[in-house]
Amino acid sequence: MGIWILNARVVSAGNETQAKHVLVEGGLVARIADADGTSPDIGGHEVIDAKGKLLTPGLIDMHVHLREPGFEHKETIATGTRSAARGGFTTIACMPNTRPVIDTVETVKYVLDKAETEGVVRVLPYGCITKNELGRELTDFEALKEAGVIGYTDDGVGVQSAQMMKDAMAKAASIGMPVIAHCEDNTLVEGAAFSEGSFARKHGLKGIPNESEAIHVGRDILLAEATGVHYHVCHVSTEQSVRLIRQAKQIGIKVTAEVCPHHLLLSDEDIPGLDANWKMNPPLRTPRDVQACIEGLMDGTIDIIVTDHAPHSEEEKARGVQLAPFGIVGFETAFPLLYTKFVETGAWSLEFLIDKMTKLPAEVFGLPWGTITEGKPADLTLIDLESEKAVDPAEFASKGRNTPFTGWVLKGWPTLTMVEGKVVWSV
Ligand SMILES: NC(=O)N[C@@H](CC(=O)O)C(=O)O
Ligand SMILES: [Zn+2]
Ligand SMILES: [Zn+2]
Repeated sequence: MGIWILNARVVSAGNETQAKHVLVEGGLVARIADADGTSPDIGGHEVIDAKGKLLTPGLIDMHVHLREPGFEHKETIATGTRSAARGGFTTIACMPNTRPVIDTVETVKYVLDKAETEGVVRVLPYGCITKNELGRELTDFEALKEAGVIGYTDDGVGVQSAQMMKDAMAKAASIGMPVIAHCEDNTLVEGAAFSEGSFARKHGLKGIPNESEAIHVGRDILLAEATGVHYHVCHVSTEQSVRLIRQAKQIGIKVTAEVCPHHLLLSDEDIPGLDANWKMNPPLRTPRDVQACIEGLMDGTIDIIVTDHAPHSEEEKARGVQLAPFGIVGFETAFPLLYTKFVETGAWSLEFLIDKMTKLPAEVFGLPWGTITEGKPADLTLIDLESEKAVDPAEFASKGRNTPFTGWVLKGWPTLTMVEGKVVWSV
């Protein structure tokens, strides 16, 4: 028995949508029919009446932290995947900065097993570039690939040695795998919590300069050119990084990039005070950087949107801005934030936003999801574009409540998430 999703609206082009009935059967999209006021033959199938809500391909998030194993007080695969489902995500790629880090076949297997038994959405793990993310010795790339990782990254820290990064890229290129980089030169950061800008100046704090990110982006672009690897830049946040990536793409270097909602919506000038819910890495930069990230996304320099969902406990975030860990949660606010602030305002089309969170991440990483196509897996999300609701962290399925968006009144809330034909969450 399958499920008919009746009277959904599917984006056709720009802001245009078409009314469709979609039959899901055997985990696949079996039929997409025009909903011209008529009802299809339901047969013995179940029915979900979408009542005109938007039906999108399940959202894909290529940069998330599920914290398991080792930091289960922050998040688990069970809670993190439920949070993802509430945010409309059906496929998520988890970062390896767990404890132990994901640098062995055993840990990859552990994560995949947990995801299978306790998770509700598809989880794709990354493996570390270096053992323990210490930057000293490469992991066994072939073995990790064999175990099921989709790429290599030391997210959480930058790979400080250029030679180590070059070796990693050469190795990854030789087996057709991408290198995903958290770009940060430690010598330029040294303990700062916020970016170099008006907020840090006002509070007499040492700032994180833009170059700490962009120096790695520039270095790695040259190394990607030399090695031919697919190089993907994590959480781009500076004007300089956008410029370097734009130039690299122009001359045909295989570089792709991602940006987070918070770097598109907030600058350091918005930080209300010394509150660790506004502390994340990379930090909120200047309004000029925010503008550059938006332009980079719009002209295709930045390929995709990711959340960098980074839950931490309330106790950890209450340690004061200097000691609190970097990171904010992202799953359950991403789509409503971007829909309300960019699509409703007319800056972007609905198609543009959805592509950046579905089709394009799939294309960048060569994944088979991200579209609504007959015969393809039924990863689908229903979204209510009408109802307004304020962000309330108490409602999150995530263990993390660490968000700077509390109280923001938004539209575009997901109401149902389906993975391979199975409803994994609905309101
Ligand atoms: N983004 C963050 O502020 N924090 C991430 C690490 C990372 O993505 O670099 C985390 O693991 O908490
Ligand atoms: Zn990072
Ligand atoms: Zn991250």
